[in-house]
Amino acid sequence: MAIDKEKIKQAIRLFLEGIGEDPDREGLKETPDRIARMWEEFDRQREFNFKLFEEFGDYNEMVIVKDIRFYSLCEHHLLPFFGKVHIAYIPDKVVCGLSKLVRTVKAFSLRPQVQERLTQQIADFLQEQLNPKGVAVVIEAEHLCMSMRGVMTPGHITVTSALRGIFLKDLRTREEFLKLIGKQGL
Ligand SMILES: Nc1nc2c(ncn2[C@@H]2O[C@H](COP(=O)(O)OP(=O)(O)OP(=O)(O)O)[C@@H](O)[C@H]2O)c(=O)[nH]1
Ligand SMILES: [Zn+2]
Repeated sequence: MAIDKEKIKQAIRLFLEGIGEDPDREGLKETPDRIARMWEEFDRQREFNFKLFEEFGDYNEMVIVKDIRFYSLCEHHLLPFFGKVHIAYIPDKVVCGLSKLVRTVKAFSLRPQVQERLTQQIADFLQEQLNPKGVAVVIEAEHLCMSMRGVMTPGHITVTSALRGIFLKDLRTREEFLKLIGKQGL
């Protein structure tokens, strides 16, 4: 996805006019450029190299990174939805650096999204990169499009999950994951 800063700037200027603002007033005159730079920054944050380590090949227990804070934008209103991602996988001969799990979250969240797709994309990407025995992803989020407008339900939490491999097939593995992230009985 290439970022076209000029298009973003034109669109934001037009948008500001559309909501009855003067895009040339002091506080707003740099806003189109700021927003274009912000998307350029999102674009940079999405890029990374997924590196594998084989030297921990004998570790075949569950790896969990929980409470990964994330921010995304709902594709319907372009308002933020944000919360926590919990990721687990059971390696099969290779592991990745823990930060790569967080970078995976950023890679898929910094774009117009829906929570379900974000959850699945993280799980599928990790399954593909690590080829592990299984992957589990749970996301808990508040959607500002439901909090500050529309149904106006601040504080709600939407929970989504994507299970792959052994997490799907084996109830005990799934329960261990839920217990370790503190979501047993979910
Ligand atoms: N499934 C899903 N829905 C989402 C997500 N983010 C926002 N939505 C919903 O997307 C829907 C868009 O519905 P529309 O009826 O087209 O839009 P709207 O008229 O602005 O909807 P209201 O929010 O009910 O006023 C809303 O129900 C939102 O709550 C998401 O991540 N997943
Ligand atoms: Zn929305």
